[in-house]
Formats: sequence, C-alpha cells, structure tokens
Amino acid sequence: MKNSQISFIGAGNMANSLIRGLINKNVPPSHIAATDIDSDKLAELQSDCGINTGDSASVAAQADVIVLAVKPQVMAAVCEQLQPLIGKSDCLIISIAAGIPVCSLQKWLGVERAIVRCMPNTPSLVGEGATGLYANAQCSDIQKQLAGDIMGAVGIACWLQAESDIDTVTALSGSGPAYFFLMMEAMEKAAVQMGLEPNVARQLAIQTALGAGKLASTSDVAPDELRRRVTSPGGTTEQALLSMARDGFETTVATAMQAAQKRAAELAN
Ligand SMILES: NC(=O)C1=CN([C@@H]2O[C@H](COP(=O)(O)OP(=O)(O)OC[C@H]3O[C@@H](n4cnc5c(N)ncnc54)[C@H](O)[C@@H]3O)[C@@H](O)[C@H]2O)C=CC1
Ligand SMILES: O=C(O)[C@@H]1CCC=N1
Repeated sequence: MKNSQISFIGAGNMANSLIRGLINKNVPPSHIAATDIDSDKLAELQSDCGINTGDSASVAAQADVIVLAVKPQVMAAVCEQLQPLIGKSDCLIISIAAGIPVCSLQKWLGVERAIVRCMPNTPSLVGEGATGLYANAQCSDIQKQLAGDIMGAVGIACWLQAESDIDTVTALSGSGPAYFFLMMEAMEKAAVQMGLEPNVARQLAIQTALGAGKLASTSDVAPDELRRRVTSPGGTTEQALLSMARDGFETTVATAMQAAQKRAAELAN
C-alpha cells in the first residue's frame, strides 16, 4: 500500500471517513486523490487533508486503486463514464456501494477488471472501522493484499467466502453504527425525561457505549457473560433487561437487520 496511488470517485460521508482515517494512519496525502461533482466537498478535503483533487480523468489516470464511493443509484453511469479513463491495466477497483454486485461492475467497467467489493463503516474515520471484503477471480493475491491493507489500516478487515455475505455485513456493520447511535440517542432522551441535565445525559450515554464496546473488544469474555456481570440478581439491570425482552428487543434487532439486507438485495437491480 505504501507506494500505491488511491483515487476516490465520490467524496461523501463514507469516502471522507476512509480518506481522513487513512491520513490519520500516516498514508501520505500525496498518495490519495478524490473527485466529486460537488466542488465544495473537494475543496474542504484538499484544505483539511492536502490530498489531490480533480476531475475523473485526472484522478483515474495514475491510480493503482480506484475506490468507487458514489451512491448505488448512480454507480452504472459513473462506471461507464470512468471505464475509458482508467490509466493502468492492473488498476484495482474497490466498490464500497451497498447492493451492487460484481457482475454489474464488470458489465460497466469491463470483464477483465480486478474488483473487490467492500462494506466498510464510518468509524473508519477514527481507526475503528469494520469491513467485509469479497474479491472476484480476476484479483491477484497482491491486489487482495492491497485491498486488505487499505481497509485494515482503518479498522478490522474480514474476507468473506460468498459475495452474498456482503449484504449481511451491510445489515450488520455497514449500517450498524446507526443502530448504536440510535441507542445512545434513546438512552440520552430517556435520562433527560427522568430529569438529568442534557449535557450530562449525553456524556454518560456516549461514554457507556464506548466503555461497553472497548470492554467487549478487549476482553476474552463473550458479550453474554459481560452482560451477566452487570446484571445483579434482584437488581436494576435485571429489571431493564426483562422489560426489553418483554418488548421484543431481539426480534426488533433481527427484523431491522433483515430489512437492511433485503434493501441491499433490492439495490442490486
Ligand atoms: N455512509 C455509510 O455509512 C456507508 C456508505 N457506504 C456506501 O458508500 C457509498 C457512498 O455513500 P455515502 O458516502 O453515504 O453517500 P454521500 O452521498 O455522502 O456521497 C456520495 C458522493 O458521491 C458524489 N457523486 C455523485 N455523483 C457523482 C459523480 N458522477 N462523480 C463523482 N462523484 C459523484 C456526491 O456528490 C457525494 O458527495 C454508497 O454506495 C453507500 O452504499 C458503504 C458503507 C457505509
Ligand atoms: O444506508 C446505506 O445504504 C449505507 C450502506 C451501509 C451504510 N450506509
């Protein structure tokens, strides 16, 4: 990855998290380029991070890796416009788009292209990303290594056996940060309704999420046992968890993830 030129097509929320996350991990800004139809986004990235920006032709010409970071709905048009502009025949294409299958990307970019489909998430910005990856048969081991290194620089990177697993990863970790943010919002709101200062409620809700995540990720103990260690028999947590179970918490989560997975499959068409 050290000497690779990485170009982003689309410089929105997810590209920003990846670009800023890579720079935080000491990838030289001169190795990163981005294009977007919104020139304000490019100007901000250039002034904040010092990366190269320009039109599709200029960022695609020298790229060793092109990261497709536009919405699924415009991916076909973006790829068809991009295809003749890709300068290097061994340029690796990384798509982070939800839903769009490799066969569609091949149709729009040319069948011989090495393509890795990834599903990252926005905590990549702070080096805590979680990405699932799937490579097509045209990818060499070196190209797979490169994709894994890029995503691994900003968090954990897990290779998937089947392309369809990407839709599950989308429902789990791609969309997942939003579920935890919603939980923080809901906890904060309830605490304020119970009389706590909003500022204090927010700080404690966020720190509790951070602490639980850190504890779960650094401990050998599984989340169910960590949960039991908080839950004193006859105590307060027990009452809260019983209330959640009565309200169907697990079903709510499973149904929500199925809805996200179903939407990912729909975006393929
Ligand atoms: N936001 C997230 O948490 C995640 C998003 N993704 C995927 O990342 C992709 C981008 O999503 P977001 O960053 O959230 O969307 P976004 O709307 O913030 O960014 C998309 C960017 O593409 C630009 N764009 C549109 N047409 C273009 C064109 N023809 N050429 C160049 N740029 C163009 C837009 O101006 C915009 O800045 C989507 O495919 C999404 O499925 C994947 C994982 C997580
Ligand atoms: O909501 C979306 O469609 C994208 C994909 C995963 C997270 N954000």
